Formats: sequence, C-alpha cells, structure tokens
Amino acid sequence: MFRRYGNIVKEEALWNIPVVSLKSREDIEKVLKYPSKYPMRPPTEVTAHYRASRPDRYANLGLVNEQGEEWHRLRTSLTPELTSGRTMNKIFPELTSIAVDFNDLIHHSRNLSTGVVHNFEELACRLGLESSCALILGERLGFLDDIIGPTAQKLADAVKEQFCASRDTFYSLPIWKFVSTSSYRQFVASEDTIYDVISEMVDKAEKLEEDTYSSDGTRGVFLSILKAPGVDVRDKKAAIIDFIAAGIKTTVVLCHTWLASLDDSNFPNAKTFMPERWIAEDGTCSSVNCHPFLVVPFGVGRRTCPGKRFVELELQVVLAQIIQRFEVDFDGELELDFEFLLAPHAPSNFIMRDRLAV
Ligand code: HEM
Repeated sequence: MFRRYGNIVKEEALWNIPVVSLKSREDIEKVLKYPSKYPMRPPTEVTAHYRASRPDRYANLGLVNEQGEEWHRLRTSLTPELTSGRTMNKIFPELTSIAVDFNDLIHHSRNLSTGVVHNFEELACRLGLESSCALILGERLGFLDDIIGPTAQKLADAVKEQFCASRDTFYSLPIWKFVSTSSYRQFVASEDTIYDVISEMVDKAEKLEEDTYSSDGTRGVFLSILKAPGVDVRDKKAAIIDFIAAGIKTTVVLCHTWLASLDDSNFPNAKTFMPERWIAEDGTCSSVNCHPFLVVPFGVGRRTCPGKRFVELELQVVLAQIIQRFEVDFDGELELDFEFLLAPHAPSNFIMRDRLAV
C-alpha cells in the first residue's frame, strides 16, 4: 500500500469512515506529539455495543473505551494508585515470588530430554493473569499452579475467549450489531463470566470491614478503586474487568510504527536482530539511537497504558530470574502475526536448559 501510494494513505472503511495510515517517522511523531486534553482512541466496537445494552451492569463504556470528559473522570479517579511508585514498592516481594513460581512452572512444563517448552505463550498468559490479579485484586488466584483452581480456570478461559471474540467481531462485517452471531454470543458469554467473578469479589469486599484488608498493604489498588469517591459501583467493577483483560489482550489515524521501525532510514540494519543497538558504550541502556515515537509499546501521552510501570518492573523481575536459571533458545524461527495485536505465530516453542552453576 505505501509502496504504491506513498507515505500517507487515506482509505474509506466501512460506512465511509476515513482511515489514514502513516509510515514516516516525522508524520507519526507529529500525530503522537499533538497535545490533546482528551485523547481519542476508538473503542473496541463489540465491548462498546454490549456495554451500552446493559445499563444494569455498566454506567458507561469503561476506561478503555470511553472518550472525552467521561474518560478523563474515570482515568483520574481510578488509576493514580495503580501507577504510583508506592504501589510498585509494595508489589515487589509478591512479584518476586510470582517469578519464582513461573520458573518452576517452566521447569515442570518442559520436555525433560530436549528442554523444549511447547506453546510458551500459554504459560506467559498465565503469568500475565497471575500478576495482574495480584496487582489489581491483591490476591494470588493460582494461575501458575500445576492444577489451576476452578475460579482461576474460569477466568483464564473467559479472558482468552473474550480476546478471540473481540478479534473475530473486529475483522468481520458488523452484522452482530443487528443479529446475534456466534462470535457475538461468545463475546457476551465471556464478558458475563468475567463480570460475575469480579462482581462477586467486589460485593464481598464491600461488606467487609475496611481494616480487614488494609493491614498487609497488597490490596492497595483494589481498595483505592473500592473507595474512589463519587464513582458508581458499576464503574468500579468495569475498571477491574478492564485492568485484568487489558493486561492480557482504534477519522482513524493508524501509525505504522512497526513498519517504520523496519526501515533502515530510521534504524541502521533495521531487520537484523541486534539487541546491542539499545546499549550505550558505557553499558547502560541507551535511548540515543531509539526514536521515542517509534518504539511505543505502551502508547504515549495522557492516554498511555496505566499498566506500563508495573509491566516494566515485572519484565525485569521475571526475565532476570529466567536468565539466572535457564539458558534460553528458540525452536524454529520466531514469526509474528498481526492478530488484533502483534503476537508470536503460535505455538512458539522455547528451549529452556538448566544453566550450569559456575
Ligand atoms: C505487555 C503488557 C502491556 C502492553 C504492551 C500494553 C499496551 C497498551 C497500549 C499500547 C495501550 C494504548 C495506549 C494509548 O492509546 O496511547 C494500553 C492501554 C491500556 N492498558 Fe495496557 N498494556 C499492557 C499491560 C497492561 C496491564 C498489566 C494493565 C492493567 C494493570 C493495562 C491496562 C491498560 C488500560 C486500562 C488501558 C486504557 C487506558 C486509557 O484508555 O486511559 N495494560 N495498553
């Protein structure tokens, strides 16, 4: 498309909605730097459609899908504790123990003679759920146990199904807005399952005395959501659902940062695997050669991912422990697919050999 039409391409999508695609670094930077009080990120249509039909459960579309002043109100009332340094300090010991359990799970899941762990993303997804629930609910739900408990299994299946149903409805004609298709029914069933689990937890917590929870400090994010002043209980439940599901799973302007990052004019030898490009001469992490508006896995600006700080901490803790314990290799070629999100072509098989003590 860019080869044929140049660096800025305008298409008309369904219902004549204009979609502008950008590929040049300068254009992407201009869009991402544009100041906006209420940045707009188009909602996931299926979530917006279903939630609007259930005012008994949802007072609005929720933090991820709302726009304008309503988004701003939810963002300022429900995310400060989640993004604070104090929360990162409190969650650190729990994260360390989650990383130990994740490594044990890798150890048990691999083929004893070859060290191959088939379908590594399934384990990674369980890690994401365990850590997000520990952060948001202040509870370990057991996603990393050899035998997963019924509530955790229900939640894990529902989050996976919700992601697939959101992707399938996104890529199909939106007839599900008029007739209930199988993807739409699958979406509704998974959203309802997640809602029921979270709703029960919130209702139970609201009946308990405050200090029952506040002593150990790990429930800080959960309590801050429960106690958020002037926020409807429906908003609190929806925020918890979004935090848990968002951690695992957009006139529209698409910034093709992936394509721009594969362009030699932005990164020398862009298609070559060169982790050292991110390391400065003094051995520290370097941002000198990194264009800050091309490498944006968590977005930028006011609407940036509120889980960023937590995920960056989690990656350090978990990766450090994996590298201490295993020699990591990959079985085959790592291929990426654009499946709603950029994801490894599943199943990806990692080879995890015990690191020999020196
Ligand atoms: C590897 C992990 C993650 C990645 C790569 C990621 C990436 C992103 C991106 C790109 C956005 C859109 C930002 C924008 O529009 O500028 C976003 C939004 C969001 N993320 Fe994450 N995220 C991750 C994990 C998490 C976790 C663990 C949580 C919850 C604890 C979370 C909660 C959210 C929420 C609630 C939003 C919507 C924010 C808003 O619209 O105000 N994410 N994320």
